[in-house]
Amino acid sequence: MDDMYKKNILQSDVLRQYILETSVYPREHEQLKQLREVTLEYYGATGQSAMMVPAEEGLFISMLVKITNAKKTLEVGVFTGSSLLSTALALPKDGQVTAIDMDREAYEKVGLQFIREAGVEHKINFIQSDAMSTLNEMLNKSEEFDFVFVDADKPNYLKYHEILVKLVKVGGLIGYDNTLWFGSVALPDEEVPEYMMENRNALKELNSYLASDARIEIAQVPIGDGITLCRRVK
Ligand SMILES: C[S@@+](CC[C@H](N)C(=O)[O-])C[C@H]1O[C@@H](n2cnc3c(N)ncnc32)[C@H](O)[C@@H]1O
Repeated sequence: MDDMYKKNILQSDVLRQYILETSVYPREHEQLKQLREVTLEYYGATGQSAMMVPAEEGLFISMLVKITNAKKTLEVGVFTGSSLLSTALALPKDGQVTAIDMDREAYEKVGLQFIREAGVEHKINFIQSDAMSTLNEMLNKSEEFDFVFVDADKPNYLKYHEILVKLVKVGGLIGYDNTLWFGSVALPDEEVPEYMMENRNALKELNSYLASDARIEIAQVPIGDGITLCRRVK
């Protein structure tokens, strides 16, 4: 894999390995582990497997869902379903996660079997569509969510935010994934490879905007590739 796409902003690979082996792998749900391994088998060669949230972030998402007592959650960007299964496992029996992805193939080919084995398929409402149109429909229907996780097309995050900040309830959380874009947000332009520039610039713009948005409180959490938590306050 291209070194620039390592989802580890810790400066030491040894330290990350320590975290994984000590605190993450022993606590990772069996089906999540399998989903991650099969995703690597199917999508490792093309580098697409790097799209799934890393194991430590999966546990973090589960923890967020539980400590916020979330019952109704939304996910934008599913791929094979790593973050989705982390969410579904953490939801209460009568909880529901609505998941949006324009492509269902990776989810059906890899994720669904493990989601079924884990016994949480009934908690998932998968909508295959372009995110913007579905989010706008949800806004028209005045839907409300306790927790939202966004991990899709980075150049649209800012537009999604304008909708999501209205869809999440006051006191609810939105998590934007990859807000450090492999560390490139902090690099001078001339050190950022051209192929990373569009997403990196979009995320820099998002980060500045979120820091100035009075409707939310924020916490930039440097786990995985960075997740920015936004708690709606008004
Ligand atoms: C980074 S992957 C999601 C990874 C996933 N969260 C996981 O843990 O494995 C991004 C996903 O967003 C989807 N996506 C990209 N643009 C989209 C759009 N405009 N509308 C809906 N889905 C989109 C892609 O099809 C892809 O599956």
